[in-house]
This record gives sequence, C-alpha cells and structure tokens, in this order.
Amino acid sequence: METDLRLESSLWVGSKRYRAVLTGWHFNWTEVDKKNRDKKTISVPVAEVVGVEEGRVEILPQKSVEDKDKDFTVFYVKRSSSGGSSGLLWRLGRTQFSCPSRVLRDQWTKHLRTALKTHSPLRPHRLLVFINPFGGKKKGRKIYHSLVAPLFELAGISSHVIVTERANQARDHLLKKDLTGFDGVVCVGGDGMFSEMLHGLIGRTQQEAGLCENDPAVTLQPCPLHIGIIPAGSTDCVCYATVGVIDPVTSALHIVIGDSQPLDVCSVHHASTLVRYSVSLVGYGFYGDVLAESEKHRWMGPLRYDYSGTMVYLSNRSYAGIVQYLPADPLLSSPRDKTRCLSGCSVCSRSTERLFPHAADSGSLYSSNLSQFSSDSEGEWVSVEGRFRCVSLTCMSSSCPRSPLGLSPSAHLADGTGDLILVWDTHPLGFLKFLYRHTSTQDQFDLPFVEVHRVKAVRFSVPSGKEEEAYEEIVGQSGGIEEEERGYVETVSRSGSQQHLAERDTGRQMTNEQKTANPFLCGLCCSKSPSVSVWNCDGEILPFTEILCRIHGQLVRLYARGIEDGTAAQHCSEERDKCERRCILHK
Ligand SMILES: CCCCCCCCCCCCC/C=C/[C@@H](O)[C@H](CO)NC(=O)CCCCCCCCCCCCCCC
Ligand SMILES: Nc1ncnc2c1ncn2[C@@H]1O[C@H](COP(=O)(O)OP(=O)(O)OP(=O)(O)O)[C@@H](O)[C@H]1O
Ligand SMILES: [Ca+2]
Repeated sequence: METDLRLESSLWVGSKRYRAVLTGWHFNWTEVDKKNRDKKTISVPVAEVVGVEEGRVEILPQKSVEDKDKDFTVFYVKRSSSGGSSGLLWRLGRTQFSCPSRVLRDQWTKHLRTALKTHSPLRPHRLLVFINPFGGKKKGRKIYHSLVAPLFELAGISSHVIVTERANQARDHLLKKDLTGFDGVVCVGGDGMFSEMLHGLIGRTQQEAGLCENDPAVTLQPCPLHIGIIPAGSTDCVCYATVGVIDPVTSALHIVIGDSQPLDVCSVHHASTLVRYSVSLVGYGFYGDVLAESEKHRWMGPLRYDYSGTMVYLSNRSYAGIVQYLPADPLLSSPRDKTRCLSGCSVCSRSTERLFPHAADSGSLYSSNLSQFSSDSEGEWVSVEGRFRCVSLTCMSSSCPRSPLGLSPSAHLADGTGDLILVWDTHPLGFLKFLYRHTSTQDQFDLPFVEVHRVKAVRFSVPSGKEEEAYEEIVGQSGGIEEEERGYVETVSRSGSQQHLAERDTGRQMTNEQKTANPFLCGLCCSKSPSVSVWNCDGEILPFTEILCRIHGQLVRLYARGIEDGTAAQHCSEERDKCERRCILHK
C-alpha cells in the first residue's frame, strides 16, 4: 500500500521549483535551490490534509477557482501559537502547485485523494449539526456559516443543520429521530449544548443496546457517533479541556480530519434512577452554591460566576457530609503525579486496552453489584465523614480560561477514572488560597485541608438529621412549600422501560426536595447557615442531595485529539516519523 501511493516529482510554487514527495503518511516539498543548503522541507501528514482541488483555488473570503489545467491546490492544517491558552490554534494552510503537465497534475490529485481515504478512516462524510442561536453572545449561526461551513464544504462533508427553537430539542432529536447515514453530530454552542449531545447519544445507544441506564452497575455501551463541538457558548469548558483553545476554526478542522478523542463520562444516580451524565464537574458545596446563586443573575452573562463566586465565598459556608469512594488502581497513575494528559497520552492509551480487552467479543455486559466496579488490584470502598467547603468529582482536568490547568491538572480524559477533591472546612483565608491556586501553576492540592483521590465511583450522603433540619429551615423561612410545585423529575418512556431523567431547566422548576436542598434560592443572607448545599452537575443543579456516581471509561468520542503541547508539536514537525504522542512531565 505504502509503495503504491508513493509519488515524487518536481513541482513549482510560484516561481520556485520544489521536489515533492508523497509517501503513504506524508506529503513533503523541498525547495530545489543551492541556497536552501539545510534542505528545509515542508511536511504535512496526509491525515492533516483538508482537501485537494484542481486549479488555483481560494476559499476565503469566498470560494474562487482559477482553472489552470496544470495546477492544483492543497489545503492542510497549519499550527500557530495561541497566545495564552494551553493548546495550539489551527488554521487552514493553502499551497498552490504547478505541474509540468496535466497528466502529472491528475496523478498528484488522484494519489493525494487516495492517500486521504486510506490514512484517515474516521473523516466524516455526513454530519448532523445543531446550532443554539441563543448560546453565548448569540453568534452561533454566524460562526457556523462564516467559519465552519466553508471548511466542511471544502472537505466534501454534507451537513444537515438544525437551528434549535427550544432547550432539549437537540437531545430529543438524538433520542428519537432517524440517525442513519450520519457519521457524527456537531453542536454549535456551549457546555449546555454539549450536554444535550451527551445525553441524547448515550441514551440512544443504551436504548438500542437494550441496556438500563438507571442501574449504576451496568456496563454502558460506548456511543458509535462522534461528537464535534464548535465553541459558541459563554462557558466552553469541555472544548477547552479537550482541544486546549476555544476557537471555532481549530475545532472545525479537528472535525474535518476526523480526529478521535475518547472521553470518560460519569453517571449520577439517585435512588436507583439515573439523574444525569457529567464530564467535567459534579460539585457540592462551593461550586453548587455558586451555580445556584448565579442563576439569579443570568443577565450579567459570564460575569455572574465571578460575582456569585465572591458572594458565596463571603458567606463562608461549609457542609456536613459522608463521602464514600472506590479508589482506582494506584499503580496506574495518581492525581498528584504532576503529569498532564496531552494529545496521544500513554496513560489513556493503556486504559483503552484495559477497558476494552476483548473489543471483538462483547462478553458479559452486566455486573451484578457495586463491588464489581473494582478489579482485584483496586481497593475497597473508603468512607470519610466531616464538614466540607466543597466536594468535587471531575472526569478530566476541567481546564478553562478561568483556570488554565483546571480543577485537577493531572486528570486524564480517557483513563476510566475521575478525581475526587475533598476540601475540608478551613478558615476563609485558607479556602481563598485554595481557590486562587486554580488560576496559576501552584499546586492547589498541597494544602493541609485538601485531599485528592483517583476514583471509579463515589457515594455522597448527609449525616442523618441534616436533611430534616434543612427542611425545617426552609419551612420556617418561607411558610411552607406548595404541593403543586412537585414534578421536577421528567418521566421518559424509552423502549418500553420507564426511565427518569432530571429536567434541565432546574432554576425554573424545583421540587420540595430541591428547595429543601437549596436555601440559596430563598436568599443568600439567611440568618442561619443552611445545612445542605446543592450539586452542580456540569452547570446544572441536581434535584437530589444523596447521589451515587460511577465513571464509565471512554463512553463517548469527540472529534478532537487532546491538548497539543507546543514543544511536542515542534518535535513532531521535525521528526514526524519518530514522533510518539505522549504524556510529558508537567513543568
Ligand atoms: C480568587 C480567585 C479565585 C478563582 C477561582 C477559580 C476557580 C475556577 C474553577 C473553574 C472550574 C470549572 C469547572 C467547570 C464547570 C462546568 O462544567 C460548568 C458548565 O459550564 N460550569 C459551571 O458550573 C460554572 C462554575 C463556575 C465556578 C466559578 C467560580 C468562580 C469563583 C470566584 C471566586 C472569587 C472569590 C473572591 C473572594 C474575594
Ligand atoms: N433555541 C433554544 N432556546 C432556548 N434554550 C436553548 C435553545 N437551544 C438550546 N438551548 C439551551 O440553552 C442552554 C445554554 O446553551 P449553551 O450551552 O449553548 O450556551 P451558554 O451561553 O454557554 O450557556 P449558559 O447560559 O448556560 O452559560 C443549553 O443548556 C440548551 O439546552
Ligand atoms: Ca478520566
């Protein structure tokens, strides 16, 4: 195959002559000039070629073709530094080549297109795109049509575009409508839109596999369709943590070339019922309170989090809780090992083999009880009880512009584990120090009141008496809660089985239980500190306090490749054949 695809000839770019070579994996061109003594070569991996067109072609600001019959144009991924973000920006590179004859031109275009098909098997041909017209600065439509659609067209991708008219439309579409022929789904929006893709695709996949999502012990079926995220929200944490930059063109190029990044997902259950899925944060205490408070100030836009964060910090709260966790195998990795999960991470690659040892035979999908979450090398459930400033569980680093290394800088995107961060009650300055360290490279876990554990599952409950106490507080303040306010949990009938999914618009519809759990919504400045907080699940308030979380390794796949480290990318371009994508030591 390799030798079949090899092509070598002289080509011209402008007035300069080049020696161009296409091997199976790379397309290189080197200027044939005595002055080019160190033989500087431009080398593009075939997997990063976006498209090949006959003639001299431009696509921006609009497509134009000058049909010179000895010319062809190659479009490819070009990297540039992102100035501050952790990853690299991708741009569309373009080179117009001239051949000595039309026959040779046709040979080049044919060989390049065959190489693309052979070496990029996951490139999408047909995509289902959902645009949230109200996400972020309400620029979703413009971003898609001006920056993304031209790239899809260039790459020969046909897309079916749906501009949403209501919340959960995209999720419902993925759950119920015909998805035949699509290779992937794309959301143009923020974390909330991504969450709709997540719930729609996971739900649909389990429904088709006949699996019950409510049972935390069931091994869920990984989703066959890839998810692409075009960031256009006010919070784009999932995009930032999986690509390293928030940039629609970079994300569109990852989609076009069919990059594939598996992602761990956490299922959150209450009383044998699935409540939600999460990829970035399941947080109680501080992060729950910030979210609850911020719902009242939506008009402030993204600033509402800083305002609410300050208000909640000043209210100086801590909460009693019992946290039980199932540790992951400590021999595989540690949340304090100072590594970072980067593109091609070896910890995640090894996890793929561990998580799917017999990918071919789909043996036993069920395990009968929670103890079977763990293998022999992993420990037993550990239980701790006390007062916490916050309890956070994250499946990945959860890096974002506000915190460039994230909640857990050494967490992995696809290792089948999550990091549980316990911040015990402490004095206000200590807690401020903890928060502040998220904004720099200082280790937020190197504090005496902070613990971090790599886990596979977590249970949370409040010591007996606390929930009743909280209920008394609310009833005392509000004069009681009306019965008709019940009905927060939506019942969805799927393939004959009744499943409960918590409705998304939590700030607007709440049960008694949630009101009980959320005294914040009754005013921040209560005379007495509340006994219970709420859970923040990827930006949604959960209607329950007692939950069980389980991490499902590599349940979904994104059109991404993890964060590319600047120095590693340089190394790759110089020594591509030897380049091993890996986790490198952080700092
Ligand atoms: C002194 C500076 C401290 C800065 C502390 C920065 C910590 C930043 C940690 C960011 C963690 C993001 C986790 C991702 C969650 C997403 O799945 C979710 C959906 O988009 N976003 C949120 O829930 C939105 C949650 C947003 C939480 C923001 C918290 C901001 C706290 C500001 C505290 C200021 C204290 C000042 C005291 C004088
Ligand atoms: N047409 C629509 N009308 C109203 N809400 C919608 C619509 N389409 C999607 N949504 C909902 O809007 C929510 C927020 O959208 P998204 O995440 O794209 O933007 P965002 O600006 O980052 O969000 P947030 O306001 O939560 O920060 C999503 O949870 C989604 O369910
Ligand atoms: Ca993980």
